[in-house]
Amino acid sequence: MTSFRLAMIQLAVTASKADNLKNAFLKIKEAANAGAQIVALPECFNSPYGVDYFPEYAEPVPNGETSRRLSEWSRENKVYLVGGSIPESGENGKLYNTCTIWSPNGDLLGSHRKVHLFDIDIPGKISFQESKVLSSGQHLTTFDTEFCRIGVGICYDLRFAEMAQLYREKGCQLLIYPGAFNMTTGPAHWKLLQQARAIDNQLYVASVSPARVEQAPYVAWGHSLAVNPWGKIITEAEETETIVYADIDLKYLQEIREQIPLTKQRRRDMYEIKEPIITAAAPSVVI
Ligand SMILES: NC(=O)CC(=O)C(=O)O
Repeated sequence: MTSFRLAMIQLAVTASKADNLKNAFLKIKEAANAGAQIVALPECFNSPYGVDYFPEYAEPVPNGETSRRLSEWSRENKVYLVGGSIPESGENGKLYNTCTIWSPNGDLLGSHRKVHLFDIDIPGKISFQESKVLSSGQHLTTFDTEFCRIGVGICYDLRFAEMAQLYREKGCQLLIYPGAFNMTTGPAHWKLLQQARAIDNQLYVASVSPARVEQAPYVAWGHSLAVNPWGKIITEAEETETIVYADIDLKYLQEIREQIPLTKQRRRDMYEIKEPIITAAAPSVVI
């Protein structure tokens, strides 16, 4: 099968876990009825996004309530479900920001703990320190479908080109990032980063944000979108709650890779810094 439909659910997340789960359930059904074979939820879809909330909302994976529901919903709707992310209570009291991935039979295919924690400080704009309460994941995550291999990252992971490049080398044709950029970094970088990852690696990239809720403690940018291997945006949400769909065409991806054969042309022998670096001398001036 060379094409399939991906749904990105831009959920309006509230402080009520029960309401968030109910809303996600309804939206997943709607997406499946619209023909989606893979459905993805946003980062932190069952809890507000913030270090003060993670301990209270955290659940074990895969034995917590949210994991059980995600398993049921993927089975009932016969879809692959990329379960956004939730705060996970892990071993030794550690907390993680974790995405679980479910098969159309309801089986757990993988679980990705955010590898790069969101620790930034932009004076007067935004300061956020996930590492105050979260631990970072220690592995990258891919899963296989009958369509293609898919790589998963969470939000800040999108900024690290090396991770996407490894996924490409592992054979991924689509990368999915549940993510919640904000009102400072969203307008500046959200779209560009996805286009960069897509063009560098000649694959599809999709990122799923929560909807923007102005009164939330962390205001998400929204604008869930998908980019094709040419770097073109093929679908993009506004900021409000919605579902956007992307038809992923693997034949087109193959054409791009043949037309511009980057993998064959890569000069791995040139990408290591070997001392000393020879700097060309400035031309001497003859008076
Ligand atoms: N929230 C994140 O993890 C990342 C983000 O907002 C950004 O990189 O900007």
